[in-house]
Amino acid sequence: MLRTCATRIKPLAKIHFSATCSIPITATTTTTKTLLRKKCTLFEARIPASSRSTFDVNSTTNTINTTKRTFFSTSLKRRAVAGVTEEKTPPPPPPPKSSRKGPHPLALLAVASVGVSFYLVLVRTRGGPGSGKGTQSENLVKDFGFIHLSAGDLLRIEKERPGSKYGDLIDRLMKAGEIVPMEITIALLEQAMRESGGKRFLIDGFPRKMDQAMKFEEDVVEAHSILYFDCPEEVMLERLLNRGKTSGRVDDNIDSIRKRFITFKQQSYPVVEYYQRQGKVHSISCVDSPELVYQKVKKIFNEEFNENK
Ligand SMILES: Nc1ncnc2c1ncn2[C@@H]1O[C@H](COP(=O)(O)OP(=O)(O)OP(=O)(O)O)[C@@H](O)[C@H]1O
Ligand SMILES: O=c1ccn([C@@H]2O[C@H](COP(=O)(O)O)[C@@H](O)[C@H]2O)c(=O)[nH]1
Repeated sequence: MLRTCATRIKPLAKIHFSATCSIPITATTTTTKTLLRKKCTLFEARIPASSRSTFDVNSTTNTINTTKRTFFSTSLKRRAVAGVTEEKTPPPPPPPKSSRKGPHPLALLAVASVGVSFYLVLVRTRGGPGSGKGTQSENLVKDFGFIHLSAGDLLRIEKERPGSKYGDLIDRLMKAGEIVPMEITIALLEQAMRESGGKRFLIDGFPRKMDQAMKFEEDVVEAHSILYFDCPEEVMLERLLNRGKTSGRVDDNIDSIRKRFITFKQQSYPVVEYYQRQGKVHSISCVDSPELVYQKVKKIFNEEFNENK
């Protein structure tokens, strides 16, 4: 049975239910693997021009400055300026939210954009490395019109970007199976979300750590749902070694994979537990074929995103 929960962000201002619009898809990075133009029913809200993030990931003096952003939720107005190297201790997880009967509020929080109307629905996928997050995300993009953003892909592009001051750091941390400082990843995600002009995002492989989860929820948007792909390590290992024959990824080798598994257990799984306490996680076993796994995923999405219920 699906569990649902109330979000703490209240959609405010000029919301038009069941407004039909097409997602304007402008693939600004190659990470948005399969961006398809699709019709979908969404909520709309007018975002003031002032709600623009000042962070520019291409800048050589990156600082995440969230002070100029305007949010709809008063609970999200207390924002600090965070330096890119600053690692704050995440606050303790909030108490579990009570289960809610009835439909999800599909509208969450709008992220930065100038003079553009949009509202955002966010779904995130979690699962161990090689569990099949990317594979299933592509299916969901096709059938549900989500914009797929992979945190790992964004980091790989940033790593290769000429002039990136984070390239070496990202490369080293990826090989070590460790997690890149959240400010870098969140800035990349936020930029990709803004540039896509989209409204519904499937964020793949994120958040990897509690601090990322808290910061992203506070500064960008609260997750609507989490898909957790549950897969035994030996299955993931086999898939990743197989993928490594052709992927060219610096971390698809036995040493990096082992380290990634350790990082996942120690740092990423607590994030899954955090969202489980909020009733937002759909856990899916991924040992079956991609087609069978997708049948399960699709069923969940049909129920979760049936906007008429
Ligand atoms: N259900 C499945 N059965 C068999 N192979 C699969 C299945 N799902 C994905 N694969 C294969 O396993 C490999 C890893 O899948 P995928 O890249 O989707 O995983 P991922 O969770 O996104 O990995 P990562 O977190 O490392 O990016 C790929 O080569 C993919 O083709
Ligand atoms: O939020 C994130 C996501 C990823 N990383 C780093 O990238 C690699 C690969 O990620 P995939 O999702 O498997 O493509 C991961 O092992 C981390 O090193 C990150 O730091 N933060």
